Amino acid sequence: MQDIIIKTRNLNKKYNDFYAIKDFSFELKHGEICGIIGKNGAGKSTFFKSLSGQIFPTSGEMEIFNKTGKEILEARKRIGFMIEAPEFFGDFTAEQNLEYFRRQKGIPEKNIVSKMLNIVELEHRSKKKFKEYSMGMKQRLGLALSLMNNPDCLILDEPTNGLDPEGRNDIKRLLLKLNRENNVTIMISSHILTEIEAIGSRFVFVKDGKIVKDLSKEELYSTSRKAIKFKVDNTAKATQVLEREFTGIEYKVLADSEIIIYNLLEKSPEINTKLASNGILIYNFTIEGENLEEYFLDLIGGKSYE
Ligand SMILES: Nc1ncnc2c1ncn2[C@@H]1O[C@H](COP(=O)(O)OP(=O)(O)OP(=O)(O)O)[C@@H](O)[C@H]1O
Repeated sequence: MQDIIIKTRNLNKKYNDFYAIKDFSFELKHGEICGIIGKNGAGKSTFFKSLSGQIFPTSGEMEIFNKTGKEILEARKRIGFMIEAPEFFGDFTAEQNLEYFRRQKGIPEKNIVSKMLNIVELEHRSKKKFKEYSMGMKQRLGLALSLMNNPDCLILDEPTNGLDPEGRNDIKRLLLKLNRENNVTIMISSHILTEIEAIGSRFVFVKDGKIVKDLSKEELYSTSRKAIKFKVDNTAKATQVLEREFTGIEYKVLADSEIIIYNLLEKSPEINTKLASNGILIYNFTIEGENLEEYFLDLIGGKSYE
């Protein structure tokens, strides 16, 4: 059986009559990289802050490493949290900042600072002042701080926010390395879905404070909707043929003369033949699953096809 790192049952956080999270029942299993996906205000940070102890849930149950009640305080130390941008000192170097937090956290091992800077690949920039750091370097230093306790689990709220593609890739690579080589379980929230798709093993979709879907990567790919996609030489003519020949067809014309058909998958050979027999040139006729971004937009953007 897989170890459960975090377990919540009907967790609620209410502000007056408003539920920031409602009936959150969730399990984080050892070894996972779990993506928490939701729009602004969906409740991701509220959930993370409830786990970190920054806020108190209104009701519900919570277990961390199988501990409840007061024992949670100790169990929490096995988790590295990065929830809001850490308050580093601008005039301190990376090394001085981490040294400050090492003392504050009472970590006796002095070389932990250089070890952490190494992991997040800031060792060559460790003498530079924090205020002179790029956004990506600041995020990496934040990650170094959350790793200082040698945690078994990392909980990161939008760690790639505001980063350029290179910075996002750096964080992604680091997280994968920590997960694979150091066995660190990771829970991460982000708006950048395609990134979670690349590294996540499980996806939890949150809408208006509720978990609306919780599924593994395999389940995601097998349940997400399939569609027919191809490119034509003449979209106007192609759509005329499609509408005339296939009643009830659901399609969209994409950029670059591509057409995507969301239903009638079983008729794909006929569609292909009909278009060709009407003199339309077809390129790259494929059947493909939606990626996570499309799935997410359908799920929380109002459309539903379950
Ligand atoms: N202290 C508070 N008082 C009242 N409402 C709050 C408070 N904190 C959060 N909320 C509300 O709870 C809801 C969930 O907020 P939360 O910060 O968890 O969302 P989020 O999914 O993390 O969004 P974002 O991606 O923007 O951080 C929002 O509607 C927010 O306005």
